[in-house]
Amino acid sequence: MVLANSDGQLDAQVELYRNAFAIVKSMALKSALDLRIADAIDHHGGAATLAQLAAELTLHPSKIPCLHRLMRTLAVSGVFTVQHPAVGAADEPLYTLTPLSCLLVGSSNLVPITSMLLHPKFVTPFLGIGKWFQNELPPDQYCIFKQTHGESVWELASHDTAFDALINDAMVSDSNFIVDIVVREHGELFQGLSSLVDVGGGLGAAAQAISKAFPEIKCSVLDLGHVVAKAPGGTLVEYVAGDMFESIPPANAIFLKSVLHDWGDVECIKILKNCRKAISSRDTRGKVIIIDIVVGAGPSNQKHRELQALFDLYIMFVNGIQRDEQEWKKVFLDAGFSGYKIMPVLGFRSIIEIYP
Ligand SMILES: C[S@@+](CC[C@H](N)C(=O)[O-])C[C@H]1O[C@@H](n2cnc3c(N)ncnc32)[C@H](O)[C@@H]1O
Ligand SMILES: O=C1c2ccc(O)cc2O[C@@H](O)[C@@H]1c1ccc(O)cc1
Repeated sequence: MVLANSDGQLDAQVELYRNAFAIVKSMALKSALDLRIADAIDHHGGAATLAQLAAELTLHPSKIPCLHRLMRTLAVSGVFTVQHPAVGAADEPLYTLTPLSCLLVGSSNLVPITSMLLHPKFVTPFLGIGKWFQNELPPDQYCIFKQTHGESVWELASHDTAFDALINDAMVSDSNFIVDIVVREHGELFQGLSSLVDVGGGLGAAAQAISKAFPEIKCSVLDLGHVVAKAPGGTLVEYVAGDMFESIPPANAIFLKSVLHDWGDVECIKILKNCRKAISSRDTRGKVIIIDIVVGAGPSNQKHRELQALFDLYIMFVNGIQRDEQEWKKVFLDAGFSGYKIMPVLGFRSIIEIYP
């Protein structure tokens, strides 16, 4: 007879190992990106056997017998599905795309942002979180990225061209994905605007999508000199090199996507005070549009709550923070804004409008 107590212990061990092996699951996903397995399945019309995948992926012949182990892991993780033939049939199992792996194929895919999240430069700092908690230096002087790499993410990006490109291209893919949804489904945000500045807008993917959907809005991007220097030419978007902590060009609206969550309250208040000046220097009172996480907002299921918590721990690599509504409200009021509206319509992220 099996004792209830050891049943509980054995179930607990399964949970313990599932959490510990989460890194193996992440690395299986990384290998799927590196090998472009989703593209290979897509090339085969959305369904491929192991033999077809092996031929398409240019694997070393000695490794082909191991491919089914990777594909089985990716299938139990929900990256692909596997359809087994009926018992006795001669056919081989077929691997097909899932909604998740559909995001890894096509022109506007999420491969660059996912590859950044799984890049060694971003993964290794998390091996030292425990050590970071014991270090005497305060967070604003000592973040987990600096603990591992000896300099902050911004310092490394300013002199390492390949690392800078990894970040900028990753953020372009994230912006293409989410801003496409914003202009398609929440276009009312931009109605009546004649100018917009995307502050910390990187290579300008968001500004370009907004400019394309609303050609009457004069869109600009403000970012650091070394980023703006790599911006694409030949678009209607104007690129301005500058520092958001110093000043922000005047406009009807300021757009801030994935910027404020990188900074502590003191820095956010400085940025937002400059935004307030920028939208108040015209006849009409403008607004600030923010795309970021509001912890606790959006679908209240376990998966969304877990992702918001994980993202909050993850963003510690830059000393950033994911804020709940009360934390955002304090920052907005301290920066001199009088009102705000949270729209939890972007999955784990929200759109926030703030008004002077
Ligand atoms: C995480 S990225 C977000 C990029 C873009 N908003 C997006 O979501 O795709 C943060 C951006 O802030 C820019 N940035 C950092 N410090 C800045 C500063 N002092 N002034 C202007 N931009 C800055 C970075 O260069 C980078 O492009
Ligand atoms: O890593 C970052 C990230 C990842 C995924 C996403 O959907 C949004 C994100 O926002 C960025 O702010 C964040 C980040 C990336 C690079 C960097 O130098 C600082 C922060």
